[in-house]
Amino acid sequence: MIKVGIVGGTGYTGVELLRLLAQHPDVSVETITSRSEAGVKVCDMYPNLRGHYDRLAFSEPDARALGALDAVFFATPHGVAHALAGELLDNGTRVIDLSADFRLRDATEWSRWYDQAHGAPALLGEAVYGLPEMHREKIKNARLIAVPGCYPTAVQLGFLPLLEAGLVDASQLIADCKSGVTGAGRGAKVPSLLAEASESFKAYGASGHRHLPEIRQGLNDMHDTPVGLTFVPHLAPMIRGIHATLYARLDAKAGDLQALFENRYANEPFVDVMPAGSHPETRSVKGNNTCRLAVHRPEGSDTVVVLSVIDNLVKGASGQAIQNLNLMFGFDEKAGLNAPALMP
Ligand SMILES: NC(=O)C1=CN([C@@H]2O[C@H](COP(=O)(O)OP(=O)(O)OC[C@H]3O[C@@H](n4cnc5c(N)ncnc54)[C@H](OP(=O)(O)O)[C@@H]3O)[C@@H](O)[C@H]2O)C=CC1
Ligand SMILES: CC(=O)N[C@@H](CCC(=O)OP(=O)(O)O)C(=O)O
Repeated sequence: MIKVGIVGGTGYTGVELLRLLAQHPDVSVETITSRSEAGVKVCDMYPNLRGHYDRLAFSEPDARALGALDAVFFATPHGVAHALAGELLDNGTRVIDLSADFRLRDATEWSRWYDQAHGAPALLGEAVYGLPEMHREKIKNARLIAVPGCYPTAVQLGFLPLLEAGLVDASQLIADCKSGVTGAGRGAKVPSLLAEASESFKAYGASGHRHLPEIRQGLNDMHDTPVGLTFVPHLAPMIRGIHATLYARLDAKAGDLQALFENRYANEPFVDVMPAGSHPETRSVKGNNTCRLAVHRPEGSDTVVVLSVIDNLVKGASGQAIQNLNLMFGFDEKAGLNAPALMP
């Protein structure tokens, strides 16, 4: 049994970590932090966790207490893990960061997109991008994991087989993506209000979103020439879920795309390639760590359309973070992640 901590336990990804880890046979959550709720019992704030964490209470973040643990998850806004990760690693504690602090390899580019100086550039060299379908072997030996963002997970898994096989024009990829409102976090913001987000649908960040450089970096790792990507996110009136509709122009040599996807993901526990002609729904992955994919070639044309759905809080954040922890500690990769999705 390993001992873990969560920094940022009152947010949506923090409480999702708690929900999933309650079913994990090899993990005990010893510490959970919140500055605003310090002293409050977890099960008083989240009654769904009554009976699972009856003694655990939120505490102020404390580097010494966190440094006594085997692993610490950061479920915090950007910049927080920069300040604490180095000290934890020096104490032998492994760090799994759900924020974007270590996702971009280039500190200057990170500063440009996140509008602040990079707080730990010396750690960038050892941070491993935690997309198991791409980097499983590196994750096993990592001390510091940058958990991929939600949109980046859905988009990269959808394009991966096509780019690895070199079957598309990589210079003109399109990712048209929709997210539920929990993607914006639990903090009060006007666009997340019921009256603003329900019964409506809108794009945002069309001329440049911070996930663009992250997705581009990941896609470049899959292909030998630089990719060109148009990425447009949308806010959908739902609580959880990401739906990515991906478009690419096929090369003449493209053959059986269904078989390509099925073969690439045959041994992946959390990628489900649906039968030809399917249309995956976000609700089919609600609460579950699966990325569900379908591949289409409309009217046999030279355009491939990939449909990719995930739960932004699970495969897009907390579930993927636990998948990484399982790989780092040699546990069953599916431990804590076995429950099927909620439907309807
Ligand atoms: N929501 C999503 O779908 C996804 C989120 N992520 C990323 O995961 C991280 C957490 O997201 P989410 O759960 O939505 O965020 P929330 O805004 O819902 O929660 C943030 C948490 O961090 C704590 N916190 C805030 N500032 C600090 C600080 N300076 N020091 C210590 N703790 C702090 C807050 O508690 P308190 O202020 O009381 O300390 C709170 O518990 C973010 O970086 C987000 O971008 C990644 C993928 C998907
Ligand atoms: C709907 C919404 O606002 N989504 C967030 C992305 C989700 C998120 O938290 O981003 P990370 O995965 O990088 O942490 C946004 O567009 O900024």
